[in-house]
Amino acid sequence: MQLFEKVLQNLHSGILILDSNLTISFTNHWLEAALQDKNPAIKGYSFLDCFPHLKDSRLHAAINDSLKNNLPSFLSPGLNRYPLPLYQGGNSRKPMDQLIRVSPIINADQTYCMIEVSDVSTMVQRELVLNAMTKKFSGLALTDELTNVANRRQFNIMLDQEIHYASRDGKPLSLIFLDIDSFKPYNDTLGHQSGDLCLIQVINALRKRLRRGGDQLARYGGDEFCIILPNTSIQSAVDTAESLRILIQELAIPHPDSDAAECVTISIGVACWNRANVESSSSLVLRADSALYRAKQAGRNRVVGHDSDKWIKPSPAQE
Ligand SMILES: Nc1nc2c(ncn2[C@@H]2O[C@H](COP(=O)(O)OP(=O)(O)OP(=O)(O)O)[C@@H](O)[C@H]2O)c(=O)[nH]1
Repeated sequence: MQLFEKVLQNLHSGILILDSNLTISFTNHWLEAALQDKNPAIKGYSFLDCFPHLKDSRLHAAINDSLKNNLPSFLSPGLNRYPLPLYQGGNSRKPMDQLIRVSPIINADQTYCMIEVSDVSTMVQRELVLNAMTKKFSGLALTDELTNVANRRQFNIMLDQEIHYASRDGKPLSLIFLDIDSFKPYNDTLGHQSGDLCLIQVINALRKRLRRGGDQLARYGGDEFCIILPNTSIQSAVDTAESLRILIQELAIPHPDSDAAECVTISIGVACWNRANVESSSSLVLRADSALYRAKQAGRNRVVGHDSDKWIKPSPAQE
């Protein structure tokens, strides 16, 4: 018995033994050190008087299960991070993440309950850091580095999701494709860095204007961007596109070598998801892109919409 007690005393985990009245009959050195303030006053006292916050807790239920039904249990740190008021090594006031095992001990006709506590703070911290990194990297994998909007991969995911919602809710869904006019000559004349700044300026302006929560802006590639407009009919999307076209023109970013104007302008193609045909996302993208191509062919710095084999122009008030 003495040897058993010696072993428990010197373990690198905490041991606390309760009798059937929930009186603390044993604590080892490790636990006493980790208790800091409470040490050494708990031995011989009621567990619930020492730790009143644990009444009716998961740990309390596990202790009752152990004493009354001889059932062992584990309390994982995921659900119960700091059940006992224990602190990490030395005089640190950092609470300790705990993995707790509760086991019944039957000695002659007496039942005891042994609570074994392991310090898993390092493991939990490492997991938190890994989770944060995973979140960060998955965010990076879905975001365009230059403009900070969703990239094409994220756009594909978002579009499929929005088509699903539009189909479920019976609401229209429109898609805008836009492209900076004569951007190659802009880069060639003013340099690639100025081109980058121009892209950022255009995207920031669009982002500010799109105030509806559900609208989603993404970079499709190069100087081509797209906007998903949930719950928006084709005409309303074409009119929104026209207001965006005017907005970019009014930024008045000088463009010394554009075919369309003396400043930076955009051409825009718009298409609305065809519910009747249960249109695929790739077909919707193709139609928005064809509308954009038509806007370029018609002279740039303009909006063209496509719906059920019809080409759509902005409403007269918008033009
Ligand atoms: N600065 C900069 N340029 C880019 C970036 N991505 C693509 N480009 C350039 O954007 C230009 C896109 O040109 P295009 O869209 O093919 O043609 P365009 O001159 O804009 O002509 P239109 O679209 O017909 O008006 C290319 O010269 C690309 O090199 C980028 O991240 N930064």
